[in-house]
Amino acid sequence: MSRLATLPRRLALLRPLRRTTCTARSYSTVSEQRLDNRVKIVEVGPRDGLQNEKNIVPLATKIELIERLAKTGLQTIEAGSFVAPKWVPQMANSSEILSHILTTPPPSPHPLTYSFLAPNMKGLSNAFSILDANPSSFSTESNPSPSKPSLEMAVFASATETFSQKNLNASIAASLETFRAVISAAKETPYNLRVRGYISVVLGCPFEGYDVSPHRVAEIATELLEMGVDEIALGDTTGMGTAPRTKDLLNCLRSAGIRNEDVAMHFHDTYGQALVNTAVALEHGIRTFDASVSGLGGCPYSPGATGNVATEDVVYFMESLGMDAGVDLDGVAEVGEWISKELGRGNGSTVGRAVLGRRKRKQE
Ligand SMILES: CC(C)(COP(=O)([O-])OP(=O)([O-])OC[C@H]1O[C@@H](n2cnc3c(N)ncnc32)[C@H](O)[C@@H]1OP(=O)([O-])[O-])[C@@H](O)C(=O)NCCC(=O)NCCSC(=O)C[C@@](C)(O)CC(=O)[O-]
Repeated sequence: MSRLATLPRRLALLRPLRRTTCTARSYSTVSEQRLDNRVKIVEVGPRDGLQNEKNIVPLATKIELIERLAKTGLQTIEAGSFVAPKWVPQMANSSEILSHILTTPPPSPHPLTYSFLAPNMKGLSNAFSILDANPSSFSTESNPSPSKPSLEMAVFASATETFSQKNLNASIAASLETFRAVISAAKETPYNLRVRGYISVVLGCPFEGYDVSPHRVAEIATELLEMGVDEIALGDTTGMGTAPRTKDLLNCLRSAGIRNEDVAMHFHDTYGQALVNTAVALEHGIRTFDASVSGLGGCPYSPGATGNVATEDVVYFMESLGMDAGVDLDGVAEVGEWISKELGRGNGSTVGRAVLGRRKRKQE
């Protein structure tokens, strides 16, 4: 029997972790709550996964990737990034991707949400120009329609000053002021868009090391929530997060009054800790997790960081715990193999390789 399969349903083994320096206001473990077995996986492969690829991926391949992913049951897909092309050339055709999404029939019968990064008003205006050209082709809070895609914009702050300068050419405070305008404009009528607020390097910084204050992360998260973001995505950009430090961070956020339902975890698997940290976050009560098909990715501003935790690995892990991600594991494994071949690289998902290997053996 695999080690995963022997994990107790309610993750009781993870209980004895180092205590946080913050005083938790109202801590109760998952085993004390009624376990909600639904989890949401945010597929970030088409954006975070591809942004670091050296060779420009053809637009048709990006669109095919998004559509194949949507057909596996994934309902939230990060599809592009309205950033300066001279900084991240791979994302330069995000306008075309958004335009395609709004002008073609949805690839899946499920309601779909597509997310795009926008670090400033210039990026948001570029997105708005596509929306203005297709005003009735997306679902809004004031005009909801399950047959039309919903859209989300994402701003991205950093937990350390050095990473903020490298990633955004701005201090944390200056970037937050820019985001205030972006968040408010995105939420205004007629767009009424959902907004996600990333915080990068929350568990380790490529420039400042492990010295990232969970209190500072809680302060930035609080500020973003007060500005109106619908969700905070905590980015372990470097994959330096460990189980105890993940626990400390989440306890600190809870002490600051931040609700689990407003938090998503965004783990990279550089040190192989992503699923352990995912288990800690599940135990804490988090139910939204970012992942990238085939473990694609890396961050252009985090030298040496490898990809996001693979979607296939997260889906398999959730299934082994009796959690429901609503994603077809075989289907997503096929997409992982397909995109790996398209990019001329090995499949980065251990589960994807195992699922496809097992299927091949059965066919022989
Ligand atoms: C924020 C800026 C633009 C500031 O960059 P800057 O150079 O300081 O900006 P600027 O205002 O001086 O503008 C410079 C040029 O860029 C243009 N420009 C300015 N803004 C835009 C825009 N939005 N779209 C298109 N063009 C833009 C602007 O018009 C101008 O053009 P020029 O006059 O030279 O021809 C830049 O730093 C940038 O684009 N950075 C992008 C960083 C990035 O994309 N990082 C990766 C995403 S974050 C991430 O991956 C982490 C995450 C989210 O996954 C979570 C995790 O794992 O931690």
